[in-house]
Amino acid sequence: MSDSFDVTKYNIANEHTPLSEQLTAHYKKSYAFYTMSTRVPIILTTIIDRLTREKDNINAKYGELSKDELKQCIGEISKLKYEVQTDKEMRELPGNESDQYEWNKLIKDIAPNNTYFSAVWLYSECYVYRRLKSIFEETVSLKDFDYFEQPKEIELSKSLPVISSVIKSVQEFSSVFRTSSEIEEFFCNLLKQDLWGNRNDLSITLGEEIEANTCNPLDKANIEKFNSDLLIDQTHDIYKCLNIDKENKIVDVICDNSGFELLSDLILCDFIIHHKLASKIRFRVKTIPWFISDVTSKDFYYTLSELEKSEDETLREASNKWKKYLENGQFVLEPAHHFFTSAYEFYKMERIAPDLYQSIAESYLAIFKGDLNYRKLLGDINWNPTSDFRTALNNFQPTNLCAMRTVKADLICGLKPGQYEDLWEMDEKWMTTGQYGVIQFVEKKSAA
Ligand SMILES: O=P(O)(O)OC[C@H]1O[C@](O)(CO)[C@@H](O)[C@@H]1O
Repeated sequence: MSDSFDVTKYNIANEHTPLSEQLTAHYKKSYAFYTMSTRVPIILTTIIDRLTREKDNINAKYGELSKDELKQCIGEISKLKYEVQTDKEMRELPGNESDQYEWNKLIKDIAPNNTYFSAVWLYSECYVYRRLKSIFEETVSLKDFDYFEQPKEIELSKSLPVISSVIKSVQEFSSVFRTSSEIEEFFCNLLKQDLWGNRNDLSITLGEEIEANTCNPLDKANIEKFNSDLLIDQTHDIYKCLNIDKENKIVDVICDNSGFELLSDLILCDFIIHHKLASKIRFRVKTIPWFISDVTSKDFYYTLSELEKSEDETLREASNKWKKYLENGQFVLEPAHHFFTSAYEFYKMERIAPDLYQSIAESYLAIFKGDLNYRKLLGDINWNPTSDFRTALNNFQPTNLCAMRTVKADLICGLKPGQYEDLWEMDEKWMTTGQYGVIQFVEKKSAA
């Protein structure tokens, strides 16, 4: 935990988050406290360092005006870091972007708990990323600059060799006739491979490069190794959900990270289309740079163009195929919606973003990827770990829904009695390393 943060001055309780409460950095023994006191300041410092190091390249690309504006931005990021470290109130966002009203309303509505350590962790952590963007929005030359572009691009290029071998495994499987049970088994393994892709998250490494994967997660030995880290496995329920005779099934993927994880999503979705488990996949990405490595529309297209340029024929072919899917509507990159870069829990989607809720309700299955989406699904509440997933969703059920998340934050639901206690005994860091994962599913209840 941070030594520099003065816990007595900021009224921090030396406790764990109580059961059933929303997570907040007010509790010193929580990951929220560690994040706001240590991880966020480190992430902000890393951005400052990178921008300082890269200033000549940035100025060359964004023009003369960007020289002063970049300096200003660096100064503003330092101020933000100071405000976090001294538990200030979250400031209202300036300017007139379309999501500002909701953000500023939230900051007012939660007062007096609108400081970085008193607010719900979901709100304060999301706010930091939204505020970062607003610093660049205030400039003329750097409005569209993605300050996380460089680490995302490095992560992508490092993931390509393994991705190529995963694609080859899938091609080999799909090249001959397969029985329904073989398809089911392979589909479940691909879901798991996609889950483990969620370990590749630059916000958990604090923006530092991720060690490249060298093993194909579909190899038998690796599957077995991963299975022992999978705490909740509802992959077969997901297959059963999709494997029904129904016209025009749409699957929505609420994406998380770029690079390895996005490529794993694309491979899974390709399999779904190929084996006619759905007729359309819609990808939902972020409007702004988010939690370092989250996918934006630009990252999505950049990924395809990098595959296309590759010397590896497998990657080039995959890119061509996925581009054709995009042309013929089997893959759709949905216009990014601001709700995904708001701070709101998902149970508020129907009220705050009814258009998005209705749109997801048109799909047959919505796949929510990653830890942050999981926190939003659970309302960032420290649920009793044996509470069931449906209860934790708090009536958020636009459609059949699944969550795939490696565990990086101290909340969970759906465990068996005793499982939580056993995990603590085995590994006191199990909730924050991303080693463990869950794949949870809940079927939409038909109206009575
Ligand atoms: O990319 P993911 O899986 O959403 O993970 C990012 C999340 O993990 C954390 O590192 C811990 O929850 C957060 O800071 C953030 O919520």
